[in-house]
Amino acid sequence: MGTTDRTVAEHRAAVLDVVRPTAVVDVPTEAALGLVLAEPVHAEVALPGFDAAAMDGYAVRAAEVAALAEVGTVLELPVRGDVPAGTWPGPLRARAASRVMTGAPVPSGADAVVPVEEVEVDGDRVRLRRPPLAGDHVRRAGEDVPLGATALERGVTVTAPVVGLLAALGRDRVRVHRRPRVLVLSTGAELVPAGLPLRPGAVHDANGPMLAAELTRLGAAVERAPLVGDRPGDLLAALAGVADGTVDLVVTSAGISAGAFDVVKQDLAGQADLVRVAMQPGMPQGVGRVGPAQVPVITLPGNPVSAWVSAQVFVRPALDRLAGRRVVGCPVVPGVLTGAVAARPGRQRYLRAVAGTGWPLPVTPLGCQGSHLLGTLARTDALVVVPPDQDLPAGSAVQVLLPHGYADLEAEHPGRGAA
Ligand SMILES: Nc1nc2c(c(=O)[nH]1)N[C@H]1C(S)=C(S)[C@@H](COP(=O)(O)OP(=O)(O)OC[C@H]3O[C@@H](n4cnc5c(N)ncnc54)[C@H](O)[C@@H]3O)O[C@H]1N2
Ligand code: MOO
Repeated sequence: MGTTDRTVAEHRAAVLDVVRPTAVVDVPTEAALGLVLAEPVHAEVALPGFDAAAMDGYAVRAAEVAALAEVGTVLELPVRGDVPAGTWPGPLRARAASRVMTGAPVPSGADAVVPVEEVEVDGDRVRLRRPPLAGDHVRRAGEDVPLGATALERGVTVTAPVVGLLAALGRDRVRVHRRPRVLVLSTGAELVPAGLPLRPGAVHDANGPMLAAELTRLGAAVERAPLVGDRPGDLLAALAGVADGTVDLVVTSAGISAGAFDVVKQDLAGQADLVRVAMQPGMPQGVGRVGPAQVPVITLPGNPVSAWVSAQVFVRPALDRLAGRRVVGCPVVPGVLTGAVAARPGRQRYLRAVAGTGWPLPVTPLGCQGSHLLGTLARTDALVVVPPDQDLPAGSAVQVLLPHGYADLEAEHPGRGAA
C-alpha cells in the first residue's frame, strides 16, 4: 500500500486552514433558518414582558387569603374585574379577586393566581379551598430573558425555536453568515449523467448528485458544473468561472490517485496539496486554493464510497467553518461492536454498518466494504471507526459516526430508544 503522508486529523486541520466564515448579511428572521448568528442578540424587551397569569383563574393577594385562613373564616372574596389577555388592568382592589386569563397581566397588588379548577364560583364571589403561596401560577417579568440580557450568542445556529425567540423579542431581521455556496464538480471521461444511455465502458455520474444532495442537506447552496473530462486543462477550464470568488468552496471528485489521466492531479499541481491520508476508504485526498480569488478546493477520491466518507470526515467540518458554526462535523456517538473486525496497518478504517437498538449503539459492519459498493452504502446507518493496527473483538467499544443523524435511525427502526 505504501506509506501515507497525513493522519485524518492532520488532513482535517489542513482543510480547515483554507476556509473562512462567509460574509455577514442582514436577513429577515424567517429566512435565517439553518444559518448562523453573526452577532449576539440582546433583549430589547424582557420575556415575559410583564407579570402574567400562567393559568385561567383568579388573581389574589396571597397574604390576604392567608389572613382569612388564620381567623378561620371561609376563604371567599368578591370578584372585581375581568382581565382578558391583551388588556392592561388597574390595581387589584383590597380584599378582592380578579378573574384573569392565561397570559393576561396580573393586576398590580396581586401576587398569586388560583386556577379555576381549585375554586367554587357563587355569583360574583369566589371561594378558595386553601390559601395560595405568593408567586403561585404567576409568570414573572423577565424570568425567561431579562431586559438587556444576551438572549442568543454569536455562533448559534438558527433553529425554529431560535426563530421563535427572535420574533418574541421583536426582531424581524438578524445578522447571519451568508449560506455557503459550494460548487460540486465530477471529473472522469467515463462519466455520463443519469438519464442518458451508457456507452461501453461508461458509468453514470453518481458522485455529483450524491455530494450535491449531501451538501444541500447540510445547508449549503450547491451549484453543479457540467462533467469534466480527463484531458489536461479540462478542470481549469471548468473552474474559470469560479475564479472570481462567486463560490466559497469547490468540491471535486476523482482524478487524484495514481492513474495516467488524473486530471485533478495534473491541473491543480502547485495549487493544491494532493496527499495520501491514513484512512480507508479515502486515502487519496487534496486541498488547496484555486484561481486569482483563491477559492478553497477540496478534492475527493472518485470511488463513490470514498467520496462520501471523505465528505463526512473533511467537507462537513469545512462547511461548519464556512457557515460560521463551531466545527463539529459528522455526529459521533459511542457504540459497541456486535462482531470482531480486523484493523488495517497504518490506516484508520470507516466501516459501513447497520445500527441496532440500545446505548451504546450496537453496530454490525456490513459484509462487503469495497469502495465501489454504492448498494451497501445506501443501506448504511453508521460508520464504525477502527483505529489503525488495532484488531477489535466483538463487544469492543467504538466510536460511531452517524452521517444521517439519530432521528433517521428512529424512522428505520421504529420504537428504538423511544423517550
Ligand atoms: N495504482 C493505484 N491505484 C489506485 C490507488 C493507488 O494508490 N494506486 N488508489 C486507489 C484508491 S484507494 C482510490 S479511492 C481510487 C481513487 O482514485 P481517483 O480519485 O483518482 O478516482 P478515479 O481513478 O478517477 O476513479 C475511481 C473509481 O471511481 C469511479 N468514479 C469516479 N468518479 C465517479 C462518479 N462521479 N460517479 C461514479 N463513479 C465514479 C471511477 O469510474 C473508478 O471506478 O484509486 C484507486 N486506485
Ligand atoms: O482509499 Mo480508496 O478511497 O480505498 O477506495
